[in-house]
Amino acid sequence: MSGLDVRGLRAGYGAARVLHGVDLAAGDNEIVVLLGPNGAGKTTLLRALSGLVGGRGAAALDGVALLGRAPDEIARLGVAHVTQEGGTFGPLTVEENLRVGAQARPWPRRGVSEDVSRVFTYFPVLQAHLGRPAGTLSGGEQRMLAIGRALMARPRLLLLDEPTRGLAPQARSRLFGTIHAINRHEGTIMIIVEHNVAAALEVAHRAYLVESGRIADLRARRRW
Ligand SMILES: Nc1ncnc2c1ncn2[C@@H]1O[C@H](COP(=O)(O)OP(=O)(O)OP(=O)(O)O)[C@@H](O)[C@H]1O
Repeated sequence: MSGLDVRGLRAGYGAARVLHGVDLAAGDNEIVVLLGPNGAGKTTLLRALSGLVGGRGAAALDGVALLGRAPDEIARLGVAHVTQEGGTFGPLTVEENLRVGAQARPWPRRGVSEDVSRVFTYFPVLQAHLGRPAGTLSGGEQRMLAIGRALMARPRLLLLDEPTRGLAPQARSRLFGTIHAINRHEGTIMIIVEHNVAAALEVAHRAYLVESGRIADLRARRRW
């Protein structure tokens, strides 16, 4: 099957079980939004998909199993994860951060400069700050850089954990507009954790509600 297919995913931290059998699907080029209260397990779900926490059950991207692999191996299978912390390298410049992002793909040396330019078409403000250390950018700019860096890996699946957290409404809708454009032009499947329901549903092809480690397909619910 092409796309992401998750069945009966269980994950947690040590003895603490957080996800209790999650089923989720993301078709080709789809944006999937995860909604739900604090502590529901949304971040843990993304972590399980990128290998940052161990998971049981099944998760496959384009038919290739993800669970049980190390994070770097999952990255090379085309999964990029932008965590809430972002993960940009503060002392490195904007351009250096982007070039580091290319290391996560199988042929890092090909087309790197073209890809840097491509990231700048989505986030022009980054081009304006090309030579600046990432640590001197604003919070919103660092968020854009983190997404840009993830794009450098040419991911098939991009996991975005609260990309608009802390942004003013205007900046939030601009970033969602850019995320939508990336999805349209790159064909990247996206799973986005978001607390602003209205903003999320504007870009989502599918939406799930995560509650206490269980999941409900909101689109299916609406049909009922
Ligand atoms: N590293 C960890 N060690 C132990 N427990 C953790 C760890 N990270 C998260 N948890 C717990 O797992 C549960 C789910 O957390 P998670 O961060 O996945 O929720 P979330 O839905 O993303 O919440 P939020 O919307 O607040 O970010 C919570 O009870 C949390 O305290």
